Amino acid sequence: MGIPNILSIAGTDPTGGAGIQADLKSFAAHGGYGMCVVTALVAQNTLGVRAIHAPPVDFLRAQLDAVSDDVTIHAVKTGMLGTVEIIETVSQWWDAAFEHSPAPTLVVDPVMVATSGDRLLNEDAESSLIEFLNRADLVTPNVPELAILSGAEPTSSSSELIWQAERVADAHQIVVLAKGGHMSGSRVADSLVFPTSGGQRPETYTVATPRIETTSTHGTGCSVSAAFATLRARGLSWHGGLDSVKDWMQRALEGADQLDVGRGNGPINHFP
Ligand SMILES: Nc1ncnc2c1ncn2[C@@H]1O[C@H](COP(=O)(O)OP(=O)(O)OP(=O)(O)O)[C@@H](O)[C@H]1O
Ligand SMILES: Cc1ncc(CO)c(N)n1
Repeated sequence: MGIPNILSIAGTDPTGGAGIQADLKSFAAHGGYGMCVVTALVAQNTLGVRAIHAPPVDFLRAQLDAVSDDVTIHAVKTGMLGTVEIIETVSQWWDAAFEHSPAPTLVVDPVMVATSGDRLLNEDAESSLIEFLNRADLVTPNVPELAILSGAEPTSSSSELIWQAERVADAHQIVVLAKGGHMSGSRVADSLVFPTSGGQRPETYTVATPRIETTSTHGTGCSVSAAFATLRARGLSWHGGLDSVKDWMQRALEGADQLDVGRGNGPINHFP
């Protein structure tokens, strides 16, 4: 295969650091052809979210159909889904579009709260998002998101974090990337936790990198899940994917000081 077609279904960030804009840069940085369907227009910057405007769900469906009626999609990454109606629309599209053809790789970034603390998913949509996970290959929660998906409390213990990820992996038969950005310590560890199959669970794979002292962490989560979707579509293994993503993220965080974007949590440098 040549360059794979990767679709982001997510919200926008007009300052370019998170959401769809970050996804498109991350797809390009990892060798994918980026496409996007907008779930919500978000008036936000590096300081916070000001307003959210979601198109009618019929229009969301029209965007999704426009892509899948014409283009072979090799991987999908979902980000901000926002409401029950949006999640149901994406689910119905997915089931119809891939009823008679093999479904693409699906990476779900369970976006709930922005780095600034603003909510991006209605509380009443959490159970719909959990149901949506049954279609996914990979889910990429941070610490608070993993707690909600596993029905537990946010943890500061790495063994508890793995246990929560195991619960989610087994409940949906998917791979979980438990991200450690919100944990303390001099290193940041991300772990791939696999579902039990045939009574056995493949060994958890963890990559830890030195924690970088920076406030430029806006959109790191979006960018990691978009990177993973692209690398899987390009045929990398799970382990190879995590090695590659962590190495790139480290350089993207270090390279952020070449940028001068905003007065809050700035973006990473997608092309370090
Ligand atoms: N200070 C840091 N130094 C090195 N790597 C980091 C740092 N902070 C986050 N990361 C990496 O960035 C990625 C995102 O991790 P995190 O747990 O912060 O996700 P998130 O909360 O979803 O991100 P976002 O800030 O976009 O919401 C992970 O791969 C993590 O290892
Ligand atoms: C649209 C959007 N998606 C995700 C995040 C999380 O970083 C954000 N700030 N905005």
